[in-house]
Amino acid sequence: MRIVLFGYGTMGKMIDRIATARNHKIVSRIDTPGDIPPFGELDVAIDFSTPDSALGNISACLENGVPVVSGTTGWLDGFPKAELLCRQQNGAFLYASNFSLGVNLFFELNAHLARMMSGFPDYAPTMTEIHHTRKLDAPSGTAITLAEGIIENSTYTAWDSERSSSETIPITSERIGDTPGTHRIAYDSEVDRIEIQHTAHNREGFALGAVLAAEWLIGKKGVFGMRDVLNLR
Ligand SMILES: NC(=O)c1ccc[n+]([C@@H]2O[C@H](COP(=O)([O-])OP(=O)(O)OC[C@H]3O[C@@H](n4cnc5c(N)ncnc54)[C@H](O)[C@@H]3O)[C@@H](O)[C@H]2O)c1
Ligand SMILES: O=C(O)C1=N[C@H](C(=O)O)CCC1
Repeated sequence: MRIVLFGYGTMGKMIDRIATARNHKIVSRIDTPGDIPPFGELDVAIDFSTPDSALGNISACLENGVPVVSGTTGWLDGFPKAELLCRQQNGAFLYASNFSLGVNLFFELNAHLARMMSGFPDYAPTMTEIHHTRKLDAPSGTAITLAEGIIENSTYTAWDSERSSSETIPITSERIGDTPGTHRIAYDSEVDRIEIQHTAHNREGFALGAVLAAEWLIGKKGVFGMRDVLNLR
């Protein structure tokens, strides 16, 4: 595949290495606002940029008929616009808050646990996410997806940085050193705690997942997520 990378920071560089090892060609590396890749020479775009720039990058790809994979977090207010543009352009767009296989399996476990716990109101969920100190957004995109998974499968209706009501899931964000990404969900009662945790040992799983998603997206039309790639439906 001929790939453009939007964002050439920690993730962009790792994706470059993994995509090249899988015999793909990185045609263009965009790391500055306003730079425009040679859209006509591309098969797919991969965006790991910043919360402020993701929607613009994704829109430019869709307007130029280039399928686009995005892993950028912290821009989800703009997601409906990207979704609408993709459908209007009959394009292809794939977003995931987390591309690692382990986290996507963890999403399924979280939904199953939420369903099970919904019958036991003595237990209340809390979430903790830990990332590196360079991270621009909080809570993490992964934590938001996990909270949505609980909301879909319980009587909880919202998430927040604190327990603002009995129907709210509190998310605590910690920023420590170079932590690649840790997510913990705990259900506490008066007498005990049940908890599940995913710990990324490094960022390789995120980068490989994004390349696999880009390979999968070629030839498709519509708006997709990692559940489609991994056939988890
Ligand atoms: N979905 C996942 O699996 C996953 C995994 C890791 C990181 N992320 C997310 O990916 C994003 C990037 O993470 P990172 O650690 O590589 O960050 P980073 O800060 O190392 O890299 C971001 C890069 O984007 C560049 N940039 C700024 N404006 C731009 C623009 N308009 N167009 C293109 N590039 C621009 C910056 O110069 C920077 O080099 C973050 O939102 C992060 O949360 C997602
Ligand atoms: O390093 C980051 O930044 C990460 N961002 C994603 C998120 O916000 O969930 C995925 C994990 C790493």
